[in-house]
Amino acid sequence: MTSQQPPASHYIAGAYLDDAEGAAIPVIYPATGQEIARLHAATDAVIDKALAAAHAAQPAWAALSGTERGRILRKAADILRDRNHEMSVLETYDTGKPLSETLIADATSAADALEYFGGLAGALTGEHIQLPEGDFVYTRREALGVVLGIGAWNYPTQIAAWKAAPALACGNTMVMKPSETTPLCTLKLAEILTEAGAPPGVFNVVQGYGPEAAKMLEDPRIAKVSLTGSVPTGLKVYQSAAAGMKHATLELGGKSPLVIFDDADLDSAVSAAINGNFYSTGQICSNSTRVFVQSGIKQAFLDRLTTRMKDVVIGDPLDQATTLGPMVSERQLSITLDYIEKGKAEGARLVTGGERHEQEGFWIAPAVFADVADDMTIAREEIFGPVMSVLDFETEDEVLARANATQFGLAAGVFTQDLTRAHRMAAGFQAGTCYINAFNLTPVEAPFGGMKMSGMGRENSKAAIEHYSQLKSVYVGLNPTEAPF
Ligand SMILES: NC(=O)c1ccc[n+]([C@@H]2O[C@H](COP(=O)([O-])OP(=O)(O)OC[C@H]3O[C@@H](n4cnc5c(N)ncnc54)[C@H](O)[C@@H]3O)[C@@H](O)[C@H]2O)c1
Repeated sequence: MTSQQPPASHYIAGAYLDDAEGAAIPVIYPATGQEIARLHAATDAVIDKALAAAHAAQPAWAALSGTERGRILRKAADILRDRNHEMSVLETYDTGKPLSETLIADATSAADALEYFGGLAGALTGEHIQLPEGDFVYTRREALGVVLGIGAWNYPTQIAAWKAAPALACGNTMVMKPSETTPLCTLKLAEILTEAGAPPGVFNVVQGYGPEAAKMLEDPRIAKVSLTGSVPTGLKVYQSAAAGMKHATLELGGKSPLVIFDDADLDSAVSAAINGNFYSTGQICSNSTRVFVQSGIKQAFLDRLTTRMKDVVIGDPLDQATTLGPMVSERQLSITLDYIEKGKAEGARLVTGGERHEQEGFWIAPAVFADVADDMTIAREEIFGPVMSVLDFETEDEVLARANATQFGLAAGVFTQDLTRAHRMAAGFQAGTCYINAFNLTPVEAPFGGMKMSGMGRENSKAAIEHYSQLKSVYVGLNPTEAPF
């Protein structure tokens, strides 16, 4: 086992910084359970250094033209693409996701975000509003200040870049706290931004657990927080942000429906259900973990699905032929196994998979439950593991109501050949991202984010600019000022 030990735990003001006094953060390779690096959570002194560096760097960064900031982001995108293989191997060690995924979905997605927002940076403008008698107002789109990013463990490189790219494009600086489960790749992103020309302090990485993130959020030098994580963490972060009147983007969990009508292209629908439940070993927030299948094709769907499931290649994540890796941690595996037991106990029918592989690491066979009812725990709660629930339905009105009967609202999908019905369903879904005859694609050009308890704010697309900047109105008077007395 090769060590993946970085030069130090934190990256502050353009350089690595170590401080071994903080609590240990062991980094475990999920495929073997072996420790591949050991980092340390930030002490108060490290946190202060990071916040001071980001705060000091912000005015000069915001004073550059958008084109100048954008050039640095686009250069970072090019370096990331050049190092895609190296970054993907590290992401595989960090997360356990197979190289066949990380090569196409992690550093590449991060590079897309840096390229997109790098391109947009020079085009950010205010507007001119004409008033009577020659007076006018112009608006300035200004940075917020220092943004705190807090990441989940499933897509560490992507999450860091999806937050940093719009934040930096708008003239903010950033302190990013990656998930304690997958802390390695964000450090590489920081190195690359420095290499691309980002001045010291513009992008900093601080390692830690929840308390370190919470402490930073309370600091008055933080103007905005952008969290990717679970609903319970989102609630705490939102409360803390509110106490300081700080801006917040919250990308939280889901229990997204995928609705498959009798007239759907069956193979495409099965592919969407597989991607929407088993990609990244089921550890994706927008996964379609409730698959509603119209009764006329239920058996055909299950037959096709179970046949296709036999083609899964579970094995060494670093072998590019592997299509399903381990779960990220012992804890996440045991949460998933508990849900599978609950599914069985509450009467769902386990069609395939669900058993732990008795070997080193955190391996599980992907599970499909059929005959799932809406009130079963596996149909209501986010599992964040490779567990698909298949539910039957009869009519469009019925399935739409059931699809929306959840506290979550992250994503939703429909498969049908009837385009009128498809658009009716998309309009009716209570979800931030909807799909027609597709699922779980997240191009940087499209807004991404949740409704209801799945969060607020949007990442990616031009919409993200609204969430990483603020507008100032400047009234310009061209006439003598009058007063009543
Ligand atoms: N909507 C999205 O874009 C998206 C993407 C990926 C994952 N997720 C969600 O993330 C969850 C899985 O990730 P996780 O287990 O790492 O989530 P988590 O909520 O346990 O942790 C997320 C981050 O929050 C930090 N944190 C924990 N307590 C905190 C506190 N009190 N204050 C501030 N920060 C705190 C953690 O250290 C971690 O960095 C799932 O619910 C999943 O749906 C959402």
